[in-house]
Amino acid sequence: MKILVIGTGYVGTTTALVFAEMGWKVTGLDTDSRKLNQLKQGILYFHEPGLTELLQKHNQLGNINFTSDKKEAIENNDVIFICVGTPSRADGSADLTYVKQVAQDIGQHMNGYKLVVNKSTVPVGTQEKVTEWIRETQNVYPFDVASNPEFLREGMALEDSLNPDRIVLGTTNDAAAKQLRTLYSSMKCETIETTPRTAELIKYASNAFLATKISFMNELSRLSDKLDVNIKDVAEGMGYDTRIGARFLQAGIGYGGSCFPKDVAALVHKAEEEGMELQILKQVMNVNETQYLYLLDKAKAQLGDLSGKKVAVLGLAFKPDTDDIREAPSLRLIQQLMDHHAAIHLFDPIAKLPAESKYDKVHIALTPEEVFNDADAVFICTEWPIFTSIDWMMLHSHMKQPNIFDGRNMLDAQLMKSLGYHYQGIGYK
Ligand SMILES: NC(=O)C1=CN([C@@H]2O[C@H](COP(=O)(O)OP(=O)(O)OC[C@H]3O[C@@H](n4cnc5c(N)ncnc54)[C@H](O)[C@@H]3O)[C@@H](O)[C@H]2O)C=CC1
Ligand SMILES: O=C(O)[C@H]1O[C@H](OP(=O)(O)OP(=O)(O)OC[C@H]2O[C@@H](n3ccc(=O)[nH]c3=O)[C@H](O)[C@@H]2O)[C@H](O)[C@@H](O)[C@@H]1O
Repeated sequence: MKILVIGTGYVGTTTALVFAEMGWKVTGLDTDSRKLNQLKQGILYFHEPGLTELLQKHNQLGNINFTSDKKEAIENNDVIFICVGTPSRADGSADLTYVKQVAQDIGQHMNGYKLVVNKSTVPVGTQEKVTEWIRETQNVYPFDVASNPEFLREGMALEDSLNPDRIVLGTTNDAAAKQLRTLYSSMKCETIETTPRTAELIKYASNAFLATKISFMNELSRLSDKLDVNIKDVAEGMGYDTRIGARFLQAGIGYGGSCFPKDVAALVHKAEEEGMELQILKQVMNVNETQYLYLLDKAKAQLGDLSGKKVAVLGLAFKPDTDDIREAPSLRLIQQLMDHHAAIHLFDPIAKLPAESKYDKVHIALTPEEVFNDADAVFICTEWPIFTSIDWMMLHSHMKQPNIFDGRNMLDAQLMKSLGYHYQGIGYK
C-alpha cells in the first residue's frame, strides 16, 4: 500500500514520518511550497523533538517524498490521509473549508479505488460530508471514507505516535477496516473499531475531558488560595486514585494550543446545533478564559498600578518543547500587560512573538537572566525546564522588586521565599 498524506503540517508531517518508520512508502502533499521545500531538504520547519532525525533518515532512504502535484499524488497512492487544519470559526464551529477542498481534489483526480482516511479533528457527521463531497465531484470510481482521529501531543509527537494508548478506526465496512488494520499492524496497542460518527466523537470527548480536568483543577486552585491549601498536594492526593489518574491535574494559567480551545468550542457549538447546551464545557471554557486574569489580579494586588512597571515574562510557547504559540495564555497575559502600559521583557528558548507591530515595544531577551535587570515582577507562563536551573539566588539582587508570579507552579515556593522572593503561584505559595 502506498500512502498519501494531505497536509504536511504538524500532524501530517508526523503521520507521514511514522508511516515511513513502519516501513510504508509515503508521499506528503501540501499547498504550501515553502514548507515542502524545507521538508525536502530535511529541514523540519517547526520544533518537535526527534522528528528531524526521522525526516533526514527517510528522505535519504527514499521512503518519503514531498510534492504539491495533487493529480500525480492522488493518482499514484492507494490510501489517502487527510491531515489539514480545521480551525475555529468566529462562532466556535469547526471550519471545514480545507477538508472540503481536499475531498474535492481527491474526487477530481482519483483514477481507481481509494481509501480516504480522515485524521483531522472534525465534527460528528464529517465522514458523511466528505463522502458526499467526493461523490459530487465524481461518481465513477469506488471509494471508502474512514475516520482515524489523532491523539498525539505536541512536544511528544513522535513518542505518542509510535506508542499510542489506542488507535481508533471508524469505518463503514469490513474491507476498509481490514486495510487500516494492516496499515497499523506493527502497533502494539488497543485498536477500537467503530463507526465513523463514534470515532469523531471519541476525539472531541477525549480533548474536552482533558480540558475539563484542567479547568476543574484551575477553579479549585482559586479556592485553595482562599483556604490556604496547596493545590499541588491536592492533585497528588487525588492522582493516586487510579480512577482519577495523576495526569492533567496541574493547575496553572490555563490551557492553550491549537486544539483544546478550538475543540471544546466546536463540541459546544455542535451540541447547540442539536438544540443542546453543554453546560459543563461552557464553564470549562469560562474558567480557562479567566484564569490568566486571576494571575494578573495577584500581580495588581501586589504591585498596584502596572503602568511603567518593568515586567519580565518567562515563556511564550503554550507548553514546553514546542515553538507553537497558538492560543498560548502568555499572549493574552502580554496583551493585558500592554494594555496596562507595563514595559515587557520576554524570554522563550525557541518560541517567537508574531511579527505584528503591536508587539514592537516588547523587548525580546536572548537569555533568561537578561529579563531580571530592574524588573518589578517575573511572570512564568511556560514551564521550560531551564527556568528551574537559572541562578535565582544571584538574580534576586538584579530585580527592583523581587516578585514572582508563577503561572505554572513550577518553582519551589519554599526555596524562592527563602531566597527573599515574594512568590505566588496559582493555588500554591
Ligand atoms: N497539532 C496537534 O498537535 C494536533 C492536531 N490535530 C488535528 O489535526 C489537524 C491538523 O492540525 P495541524 O497539523 O496542527 O495543522 P497545521 O495547520 O499545522 O497543518 C495543516 C496543513 O494543511 C495544509 N493544507 C491546507 N489546505 C490544504 C489543501 N487543500 N491541500 C493540501 N494541503 C493543505 C496547510 O498548508 C498546512 O501545512 C487539525 O484538525 C487538528 O485539530 C489532532 C491531534 C494533534
Ligand atoms: O488534539 C490535539 O491537538 C491534541 O491536544 C492535546 O495535546 P497538546 O495541545 O499538544 O498539548 P497538551 O499536553 O495536552 O497541553 C495542552 C494545554 O494544557 C495545559 N495543561 C496540560 C496539563 C495540565 O495538567 N495542565 C495544563 O494546564 C498545557 O500547558 C497546554 O497549554 C492532547 O493532549 C492530545 O491528546 C491531542 O491529540
